[in-house]
Amino acid sequence: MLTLALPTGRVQKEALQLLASLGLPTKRLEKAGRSLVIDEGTTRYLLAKPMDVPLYVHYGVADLALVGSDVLAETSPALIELADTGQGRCRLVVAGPKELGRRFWGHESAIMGLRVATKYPRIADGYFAKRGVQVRIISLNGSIELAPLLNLSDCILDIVQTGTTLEANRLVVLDEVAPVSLRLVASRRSAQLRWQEIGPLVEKLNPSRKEVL
Ligand SMILES: Nc1ncnc2c1ncn2[C@@H]1O[C@H](COP(=O)(O)OP(=O)(O)OP(=O)(O)O)[C@@H](O)[C@H]1O
Ligand SMILES: O=P(O)(O)OC[C@H]1O[C@H](OP(=O)(O)OP(=O)(O)O)[C@H](O)[C@@H]1O
Repeated sequence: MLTLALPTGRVQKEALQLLASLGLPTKRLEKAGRSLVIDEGTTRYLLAKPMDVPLYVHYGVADLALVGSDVLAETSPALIELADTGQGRCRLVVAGPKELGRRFWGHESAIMGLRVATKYPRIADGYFAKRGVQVRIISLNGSIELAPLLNLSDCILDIVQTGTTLEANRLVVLDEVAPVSLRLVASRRSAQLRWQEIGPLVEKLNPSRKEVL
């Protein structure tokens, strides 16, 4: 049985459509309800929180996973990225009040100690370290846009898709950090042991990749 870990939440539907387009069974998955393990004959799906998805592959309970590149960048698991599915597209950005723009792009010393609210502390730390700036990271689990509104932070590092949330909270994009999309990943062990089953899926997503690295 091939086991795939999938993220719950907003990309679940796109992930399901993608699996169906790859020819994998999704009949029971479509009606999963509150079930977290769904068996579809030779395929088993595990439904997990997006940030936890890489863990299931890392610990060997799942052979494969669909996971956002934002999550991979934040959690840095030792997994093989087999394909960019092109789904779940959004962007990681630094955003803040428009007035911060001049200071943000001014001399580095002007943003030393900046307070950055985010669900992605490692990515935020890396982004500012690259600019040679030490900042104060405020780790939140959601509704990140609240932080600058309440003066809990100066800016945020978060995901933007349509821009509606930023606009509704009077924030603007200050810098692009990275584009995000849903990736197909596997552990090295699974990719080697189960390549007969995994290979055809990878070829469908990425016809130029025929062998496991
Ligand atoms: N507009 C978007 N906003 C947030 N995440 C998006 C968006 N578009 C695609 N994604 C992908 O979906 C994943 C997050 O999904 P979701 O927002 O449901 O997770 P979550 O907020 O961690 O979970 P929960 O809502 O259950 O707390 C991201 O890791 C990203 O890869
Ligand atoms: O650009 P938009 O299309 O408005 O989407 C971006 C918003 O979506 C995400 O939040 P989500 O809905 O996942 O809720 P959260 O704040 O609980 O993470 C993200 O953190 C932004 O707040």
